[in-house]
Amino acid sequence: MQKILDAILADELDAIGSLDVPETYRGVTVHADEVELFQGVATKDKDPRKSLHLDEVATPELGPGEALVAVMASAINYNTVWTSIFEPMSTFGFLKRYGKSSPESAKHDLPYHVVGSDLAGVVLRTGPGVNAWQPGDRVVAHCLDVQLEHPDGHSDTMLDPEQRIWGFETNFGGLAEVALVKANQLMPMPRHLTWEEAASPGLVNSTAYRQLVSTNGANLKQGDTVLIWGASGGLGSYATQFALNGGATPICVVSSPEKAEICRRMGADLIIDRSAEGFKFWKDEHEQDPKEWKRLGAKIRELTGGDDPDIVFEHPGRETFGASVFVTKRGGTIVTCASTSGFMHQYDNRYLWMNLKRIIGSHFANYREAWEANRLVAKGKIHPTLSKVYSLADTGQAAYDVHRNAHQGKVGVLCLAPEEGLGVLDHDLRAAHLTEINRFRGV
Ligand SMILES: C/C=C/C(=O)SCCNC(=O)CCNC(=O)[C@H](O)C(C)(C)COP(=O)(O)OP(=O)(O)OC[C@H]1O[C@@H](n2cnc3c(N)ncnc32)[C@H](O)[C@@H]1OP(=O)(O)O
Ligand SMILES: NC(=O)C1=CN([C@@H]2O[C@H](COP(=O)(O)OP(=O)(O)OC[C@H]3O[C@@H](n4cnc5c(N)ncnc54)[C@H](OP(=O)(O)O)[C@@H]3O)[C@@H](O)[C@H]2O)C=CC1
Repeated sequence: MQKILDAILADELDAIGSLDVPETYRGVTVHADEVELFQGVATKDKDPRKSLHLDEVATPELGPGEALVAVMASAINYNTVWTSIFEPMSTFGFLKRYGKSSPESAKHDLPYHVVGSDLAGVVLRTGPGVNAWQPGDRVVAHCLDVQLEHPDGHSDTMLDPEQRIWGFETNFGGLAEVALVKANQLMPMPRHLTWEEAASPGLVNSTAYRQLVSTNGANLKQGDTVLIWGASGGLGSYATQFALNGGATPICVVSSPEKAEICRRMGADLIIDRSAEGFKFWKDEHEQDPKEWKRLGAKIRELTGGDDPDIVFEHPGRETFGASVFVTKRGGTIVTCASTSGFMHQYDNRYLWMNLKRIIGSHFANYREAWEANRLVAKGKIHPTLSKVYSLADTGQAAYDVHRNAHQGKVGVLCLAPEEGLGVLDHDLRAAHLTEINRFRGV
C-alpha cells in the first residue's frame, strides 16, 4: 500500500498499473453479529462510534466491468449513519440479496460490510471489458451500482430493478483505503480540488441535481421560488447552490444563526431559522397543527413579498411533510428523497388535489445526471461544502456528528491521504474560487 501511496503522492501515476495490489486493506465496517447492538435504544441515542469499526479486510476479486480504486479521501453520508444504527433495517439483508443475484456478486455477502458511498482516488486496476478508464486515472465515483441487464433501466438507470447504492446496498464502499466500484461509476476528479474536497460533493450533489434540476425531478426554472429544508446540510447546501445558479430564489430553512450565516455566504437572502421561530408542526405523536403550517406559509410570504414556493425540496419527512404540502404554491411540486425524521408521512390531501400540487419521489441520480453534477463542480460553478475532516480511524465520530446534526455541509474523511490539502492540479482555477471552496470551513 505504501508504494501505491508514494506513487500517488509523487504524481507518478503511470507506475500504478505495475504495482502490486495489496491482499488486504483498512476499511470502516459494521459487523453482522452486532445488528442487535442498539436493541431498545432510542434512535437519537444510537451511537455510530460503537458500531463502526476499522478493520483489515481482504481485497475483493475484480470482476468484469469493475474497477479497484486506491481511495485518498471519502465523506460521510447519512446512509452510513443509517447503516451504523441498523435503521430502518440492517444493510446485511441488502448484501445477502445482492449476493444471491449472480455468481459475480456473491462476494458482497460477507459477515462485515465496508461502508461509504463517496470517494476521490486513483484507479488501481480495471476488470475485463473496461476500456474508458485505466490504472493511474484520478477519479471520483458516484454511488449508483447498476449493470443494466434489464430493459427497465435503459431510459433512466435509476429505474433498473437491480439498481443499488454502492457502499450501502453493496459491499466494498469508499470509507476505506481501497474500494470496488462498477467502472460506470467513475468520473474525472475536478482538477482544482484537494482529495478531501473532491470526495465530498458526489452523493449529495448528484442527488440534489436530479431532485431539483433534472426533468426527472422538479425541473427548476429561472424565477422559481424554492423552499429548501436543511439548506446548510449535505443535500441542502447543493440545492441552495443549484437554485441560485439557476436563477431561482431559495428560501433556506436552517436551525441556528451559524447555519443562517452559511446560507448568506452562499448568496441566499431569504432565510428561516426554524429553531428561532419555534415551529412545531405536530401537536403530539398523532396529530398535526395546521395553524403551524399556516404560520410557516405566512413567514414565507412575508419573506418573498407574497410568493408561495413553486418547489419544496423535502427530505426531513414526517416532521415537515404536512407543512411542505400545505405551503407549496398552487400547481407546485413537492420533491422528496428521504424521511430522516420518520417515513410514515401525514398530510392533508385536500390541499394537494384541490390546488393541483404534485409530489415527486426522487432517489440518487443516473450516470448522466451524476456526470452533469460533477461537471459543474469541475468547472467551478458548484463548490464543495466541506466543513471538517476526520481520519479514517475517527469515522465513527464523524458519523456521530452527522447523526447528531452537529455538522455543517459535508464532513470529510482522509483515507490514504496523509494530510489535507493534497491533490490539486489546477491552481489557477482553485485561486479563482478559493473563497467559495472554503466557505463552510470553520463555521
Ligand atoms: C444515495 C443515498 C440514499 C439514501 O441515503 S436513502 C436513505 C436510506 N435508505 C433507506 O432508508 C431505505 C432502506 N430500504 C428499505 O427500507 C427497503 O429496502 C424498502 C422499504 C425500500 C423496500 O423493502 P424490501 O423489503 O426490500 O422490499 P419490498 O418491496 O417491501 O419487498 C418485499 C416483498 O413484497 C413484494 N412486493 C413488492 N411490491 C409488490 C407489489 N406491488 N405487489 C405485491 N407484492 C409486492 C416483493 O415481491 C417481496 O416479496 P417476497 O418477500 O416474497 O420476495
Ligand atoms: N434518496 C437519496 O438518494 C438520498 C437520500 N438522502 C437522505 O436525505 C436525508 C438528508 O441527508 P443530508 O442532507 O445528507 O443530511 P444532513 O444531516 O447533512 O442534512 C440534513 C439537514 O436537514 C435538517 N433537518 C434534519 N432533521 C430535520 C427535521 N426534523 N426538521 C427539519 N429539518 C431537519 C437539518 O438542518 P437544520 O437543523 O439546519 O434545519 C440537517 O442539517 C437523509 O435521511 C439521507 O439518508 C441523502 C442523499 C441521497
